[in-house]
Amino acid sequence: MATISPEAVNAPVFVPKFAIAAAAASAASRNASTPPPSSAETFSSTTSSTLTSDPEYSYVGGENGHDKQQQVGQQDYGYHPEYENYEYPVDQSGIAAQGMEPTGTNYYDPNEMDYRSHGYPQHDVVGTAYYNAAPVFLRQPLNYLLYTPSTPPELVRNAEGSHFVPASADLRQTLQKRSETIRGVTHEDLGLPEELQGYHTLVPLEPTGTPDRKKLGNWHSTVYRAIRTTDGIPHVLRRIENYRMTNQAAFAPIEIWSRIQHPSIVPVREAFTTLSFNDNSLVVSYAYFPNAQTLYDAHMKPKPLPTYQQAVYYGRHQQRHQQQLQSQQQFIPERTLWSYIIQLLSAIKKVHDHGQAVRMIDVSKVLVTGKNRVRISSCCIFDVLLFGTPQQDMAVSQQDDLLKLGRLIFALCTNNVSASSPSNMQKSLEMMKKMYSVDVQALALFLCSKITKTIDQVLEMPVVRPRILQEHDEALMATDVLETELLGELENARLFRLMCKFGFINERPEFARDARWSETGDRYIIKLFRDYVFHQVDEHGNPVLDLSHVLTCLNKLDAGTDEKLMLVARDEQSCLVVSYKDIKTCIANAFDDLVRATTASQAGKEPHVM
Ligand SMILES: Nc1ncnc2c1ncn2[C@@H]1O[C@H](COP(=O)(O)OP(=O)(O)OP(=O)(O)O)[C@@H](O)[C@H]1O
Repeated sequence: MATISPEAVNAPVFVPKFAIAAAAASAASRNASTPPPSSAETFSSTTSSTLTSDPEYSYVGGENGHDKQQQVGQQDYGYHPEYENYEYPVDQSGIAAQGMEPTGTNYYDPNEMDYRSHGYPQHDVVGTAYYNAAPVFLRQPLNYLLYTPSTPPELVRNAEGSHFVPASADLRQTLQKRSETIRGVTHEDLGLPEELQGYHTLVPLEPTGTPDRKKLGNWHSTVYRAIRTTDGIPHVLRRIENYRMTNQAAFAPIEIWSRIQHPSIVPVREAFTTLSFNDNSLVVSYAYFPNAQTLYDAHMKPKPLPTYQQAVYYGRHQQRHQQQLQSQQQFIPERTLWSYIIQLLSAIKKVHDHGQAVRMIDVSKVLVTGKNRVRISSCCIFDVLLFGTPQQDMAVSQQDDLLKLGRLIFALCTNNVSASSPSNMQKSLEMMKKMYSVDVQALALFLCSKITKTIDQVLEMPVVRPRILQEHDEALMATDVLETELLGELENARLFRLMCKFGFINERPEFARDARWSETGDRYIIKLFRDYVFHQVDEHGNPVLDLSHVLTCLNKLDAGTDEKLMLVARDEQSCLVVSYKDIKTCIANAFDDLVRATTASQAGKEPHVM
């Protein structure tokens, strides 16, 4: 084996000039666009402990309150005619936003040109117009192309996508957007509490303070996203304003609902009352699904007119594009509709089997959380609000659930929230006939009929049964597809760990005098291998940035193959012929040394070995 001179080791590291310039430029832009630290990171406690005028109650994980006299007003929430005929706000003022340049817009998908990923995931251009002064969200724009490799479709294992899982590239984009949404914060002062019973960084997910806000029963309610302090996980907090709780036993339904786990029900976490909003508020915490949209927002809300960029993009095809948008929003494909129906039926079955009623099956309370996936949100709110009031029989409430599902099907099929009202029924049926099979109609009519029925009878219907099997098959297909996707990610994790080891080992100045880390020691091989993988130059001395070369080398290294390679010193005066197996051993030994040094300095602590 040739020995290598000290000059070779100390030869300067090659750094291409343009790379320095690019790095400097990107650092500058990073500094410019990095948001300042959130004020919410430093909490000031304005919680219950300092506010003693009114008791604050909370329920977490099965605690039952003590008995007190019930003073909750008597309301009947079984059916709300006023809710039924509610005019959903259709704000066309988004037109005014045309031509605005939304930062971080996904320019690669013209249909996605909206503000959805700015921390207000559910509100697009139209939605932001609700705010008097829309909060500004600072974020670093992501270049989605970097995350979505332009691999030819025939080489991608999940190029087409399945019923529940989008194609690989779309799946990655969707997940990126979700994580971007989770990290979005507002730096504007919205007058929200900085800390709320173990949650911080509150961000409203819907317009607040608008005069024509829709009510939840008799109360105004607002939905926030907030981070739970104990685990850093974002949650949804639904706040019921001006709700005075008189008996902590009203939290009993939370315990029951926290045991109901179903893929089509948004899980309930905990509930508490608070004075932090300067009123008596009830807050119920739920799991958060980033970028979830209500069924109304996803399918029924009129789409905003095209933005200036879209108009330019589509040019003379503008009209056709607009027609496409219109038809997209008007008619849900029958397959998707059945998927929603089966998921909701299954959720209802679970709830009824627990002796409860869902009570909230409405286009504004069912969330679309993924491709063809729906979940019922806001469960158990009414159980808490109604606690202590004379209740209607549970069997009647369960009948109501089925009736509400029937109405929801009518609403989705006709794009009209009051499609099932007696005056609209005939027209709705005619519309339905044009677009959907008789099976959909038969089910919707049965659910809306006065015949007494149970969820089991509905699930036994000949129009429903085969669709359950189909749904089951699609769900299994989805797990297969996701397993394949995960396999690819496992590889990434393996290579990432290897890269970390490299980072830990290479160029450690504190070992510069150690013979084993020097150019004559076996560790020198690692440095040369790093150059071989990352610092190759072509015959003209230009850097070679070949990712497949890097991946091939790292995979061979990780496997420790016997294949040999020639490592050349930087001064090209000497070379070494070694196998990947040798290099792997060197890296393992060097890393073990580092681990030992770490554990020696932190005697008693568990080492984190990779
Ligand atoms: N668990 C959740 N995860 C993510 N987003 C949610 C969750 N629950 C609600 N949201 C979002 O919060 C927003 C407000 O929810 P809400 O239930 O109030 O719907 P809404 O359309 O405003 O209905 P309403 O008109 O009755 O207030 C919606 O855009 C919804 O998508």
